[in-house]
Order: sequence, then structure tokens, then C-alpha cells
Amino acid sequence: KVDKEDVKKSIPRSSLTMANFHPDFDKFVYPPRLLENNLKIKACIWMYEDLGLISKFHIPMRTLVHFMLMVRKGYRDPPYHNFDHAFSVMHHAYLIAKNLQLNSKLSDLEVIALLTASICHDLDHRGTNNAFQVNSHSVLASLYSSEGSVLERHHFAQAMCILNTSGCNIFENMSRKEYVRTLDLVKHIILATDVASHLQILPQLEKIVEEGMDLTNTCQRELLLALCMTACDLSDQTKQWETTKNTAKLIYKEFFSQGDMEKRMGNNPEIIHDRERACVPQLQINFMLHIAQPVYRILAALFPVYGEVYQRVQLNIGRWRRVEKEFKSRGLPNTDSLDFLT
Ligand SMILES: Cc1nc2ccc(C(=O)N[C@]34C[C@H]5C[C@H](C[C@H](C5)C3)C4)cc2n2c(-c3ccccc3Cl)nnc12
Ligand SMILES: [Mg+2]
Ligand SMILES: [Zn+2]
Repeated sequence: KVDKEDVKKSIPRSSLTMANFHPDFDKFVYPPRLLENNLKIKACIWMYEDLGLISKFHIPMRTLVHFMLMVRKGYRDPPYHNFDHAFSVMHHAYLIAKNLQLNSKLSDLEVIALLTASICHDLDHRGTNNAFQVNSHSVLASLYSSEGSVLERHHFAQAMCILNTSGCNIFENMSRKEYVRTLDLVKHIILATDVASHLQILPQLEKIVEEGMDLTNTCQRELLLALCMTACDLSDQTKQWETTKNTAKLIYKEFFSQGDMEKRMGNNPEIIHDRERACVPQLQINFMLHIAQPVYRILAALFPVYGEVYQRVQLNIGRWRRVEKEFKSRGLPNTDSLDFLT
């Protein structure tokens, strides 16, 4: 007797509608950095499909494929701010949309804007931060420093270039009104990834937690989208220790390279960029306590199902505290020798 289940399992579920990247692919515990590179484009397309966005906005498959290939090409290869980071950020946006049932609280327009902003949010990142653009008088600074969020404005400009490339405009079948609104949302969400901007809206987010969220209010919907985007941008901190540890290695590799360049330019780098002065576990704990943890605490307060994500951030902070003690007890030199990270 051939069991029905066995027959179903034997059918190759290769069609897009039954993607099988991993049994936990749509769970908060899944670390997207584990997915092999040549499946990432297909996974990006699957995430739009699974959220019903391809049919809702009549996105031609060839357009979505061309768009994704152009986005991947639009990333450079610094240690951290590369396409792998963009993919992991988009994956967290997909998890939030799916597991927080955002489509019942936000419009499909807001969901597709969040997903698209996620994969585009660091386009053409050079591995140096906003302060470096200004101090080095980079071309980007000459373009955008008067308005602030120099890099983020460039990332959005790059996303617009891709959408304006023929055959790549995934929003082409939207009404004029929808199209304009979606681009405004993508811009708002990408600009929200400037941590300085996030810190400015933090008091308003705390207020929403105290007073309860009113999603009929457009400002509050846009604050929620900004919060979700920051949660996605920092989502490596919400995975198992291996991911958090590896991300620290990549981020500080990028930070210390910037510090080396600043020294060669005769400028004094921030401690966080100075391989001779930085104590990585301490800096990591500072970042998690003051920037990352509040993000996940607030999102978990607004959406209880997100509590498991907040718990994992807490676990990782505890792990870094243990590492910091180890670091100090061994009197390790403040080099960037993160290899000690067991
Ligand atoms: C692990 C980890 N550590 C991080 C430590 C520090 C900072 C950081 O920007 N600090 C600040 C500290 C003050 C106030 C503002 C503006 C500047 C001055 C610089 C923020 C980011 C960190 N970060 C990010 C990240 C998220 C968004 C953009 C860029 C990055 Cl790198 N993603 N992961 C991490
Ligand atoms: Mg960024
Ligand atoms: Zn980012």
C-alpha cells in the first residue's frame, strides 16, 4: 500500500509555488546566510511570490528576474555591506511580513515597499560610513551631505536607476497613484536605515508602545515600517551565536579598514574603527544594548509573536558578556584578532 504522503513527497516540488529551500525557511530561527549563493536570486523571487505580491501587482516574471539580477550586480564586495547582507535583510522583512501577518495590518503596497527597500537598502555601499564620506569629501558627500544620510540617499538613487532601466521596473503595472506612493515608501524606508535617523524616532516609537498603536494613522504606519526596516538591518543579531559572531568579524573587518584609511589620510578614527584601541566584545555589547535591543523589545511589545526574536537577542548579549570576561581575563591585546571567539 503506497501511502499518499509518500507519493506527495516523491513529486518534485521544483515549481516556484512549492519552493523547498529549507523546512525552517519561513521561521525566525532560520539564518538566511546559510542558503547557498546560487539559490539566493530564486529565493528573492519566491519571497515575493509567497507573499502574493507577484499576482497582486501583475509583476512579469522576466521583469522580476532582471530586477533581481541588476540589484545583485549593484552591490560591491566589502566584507559586510554586500549582497549577502542585503539578502539576509530582505529575508527578515519576509519573515516579519509573513509571521506578524503584516498584510492584515499594512497594505500590500507597504509590504512590497518594505521587501523591495530591504534588498536595495545598501546598494553600491563602499564599506565606509556617512562620517567618512563627509571627512573624505567623497563624491557622495558633495551630492548629499547638505541633507544628511549621505549613503542612504545614494542607495535609494541606485534603486531608482535600476527601476528606470528598461525591463527592470517591477512596479510598471501599478496605477500612477500606487507607483508614486510605493516609491515614496521605498525612499522613506531606505532613509530609515541611517541609525542616526532611527535614534531620532526612538522616543516616538516608545510613545506608540505606551499608548498603543493606531494603524489608521499614516504617520504611525510609516514609523512601524521604519522600525521593521531597522529590525531587518540588524537581524544578524537575532540568530544563533555563530551568525552573530561571524557578523562581528565581517563588520569589524570593514570598520578597521576604514580606520586604517582614516589614519593614512591623517584623520583620527573613532574608537570603533581603530584596530589598536577597539575592544570588540565591549563595542558589540554597547551596540546591542543601546541600538539593537530596544528595536526588538519595541517590536516584540507591539507583536507578541516576535517575542522569540527578542529572546535570542538577549541570549546573544549574554554570550558577548561571557566573551568580554574571557577577553579581559586573557588580557588579549586590542587587536582585531577575533579568532579567539570560540
Ligand atoms: C554589529 C553592528 N555594530 C554596529 C556598531 C555601530 C554602528 C553605528 O552605526 N553606530 C553609530 C553610533 C553613533 C550614532 C549613529 C551614527 C554614528 C554615531 C554611528 C550610529 C552600527 C553597527 N551595526 C550595523 C549597522 C546598521 C546600520 C548601518 C550601518 C551599520 Cl554598520 N549593523 N550591525 C552592526
Ligand atoms: Mg546602510
Ligand atoms: Zn544594511
